[in-house]
Amino acid sequence: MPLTHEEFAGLTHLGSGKVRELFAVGDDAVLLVASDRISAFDVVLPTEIPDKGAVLTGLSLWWFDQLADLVPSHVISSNVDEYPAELAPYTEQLRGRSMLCRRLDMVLIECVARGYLTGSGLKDYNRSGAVSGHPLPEGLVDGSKLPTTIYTPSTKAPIGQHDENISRDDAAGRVGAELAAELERLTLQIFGRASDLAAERGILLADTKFEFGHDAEGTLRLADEVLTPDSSRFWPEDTWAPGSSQPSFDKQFIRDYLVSTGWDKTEPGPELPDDVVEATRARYVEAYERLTGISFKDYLSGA
Ligand SMILES: CCOC(=O)Cn1cc(-c2ncnc(N)c2C#N)cn1
Repeated sequence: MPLTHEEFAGLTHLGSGKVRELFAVGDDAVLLVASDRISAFDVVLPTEIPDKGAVLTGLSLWWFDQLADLVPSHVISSNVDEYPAELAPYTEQLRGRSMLCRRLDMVLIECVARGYLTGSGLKDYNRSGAVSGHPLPEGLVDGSKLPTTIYTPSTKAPIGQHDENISRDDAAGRVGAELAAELERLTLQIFGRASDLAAERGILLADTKFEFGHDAEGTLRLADEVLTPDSSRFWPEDTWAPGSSQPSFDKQFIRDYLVSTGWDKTEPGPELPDDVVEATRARYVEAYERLTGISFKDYLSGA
């Protein structure tokens, strides 16, 4: 099984996601590290995808820049050569795949925007004709474009569990009406900007999840990773066909391979053959280059 955070044994570990690690740096900063691990069907696979962590970090950094006129981010720096001295022993392990960020008081709501119907939203719709309280027209199917983008907040579930969709009123009850309204406004505004930009590049942004937090001055900042294929569903526009599960921009080769093995989707997943690893790496690099217009080689050499 690929390493989780043992390779950073000397750092103060704050938390892990399926494929990412969070460390404390001093009292007022955190380090977000993206690994090359990949999950499929909610299982972290034993084979890593080279450069996946760097692609997703590079994408987040690019999106934070694109969105800076709408909302400040939590990023302090991604230049490992300027990181605090305590990180020096890990410089090369962190290069290109890490972000030094302000330590925020996180808002305990996952801010989800949906432009298309799929996943838990589709289940909600098939059961009730609505998604998180948003009534929708009849006759929608998996992959349908929604009449308007909808905001469907959820609670932050512990790792390995699914976030629970909550109503906008419930969100207001948890964080206060004013902040809940600001989270919704920002989420929809950012999603609109990002989905337009992605669509211009032939990529449909079906849905995404944002996390926010307050800094020491009380400023609300966009946090975590943003608008990556791990935090969002990216679909190639040229294969979009509502009515069945849409091909994932980045994970379809892996999903097809895993289904072909008859794997029962329980831990541990099977190792991936080299051709699937290489094709998946190429898709991540393609996503980075199509969205940013920057060559991934240039990103890595500038990191
Ligand atoms: C690595 C797994 O993902 C998480 O742990 C999500 N998470 C992030 C924080 C956070 N906490 C304080 N300051 C921040 N800037 C952040 C951020 N981002 C907490 N959980």
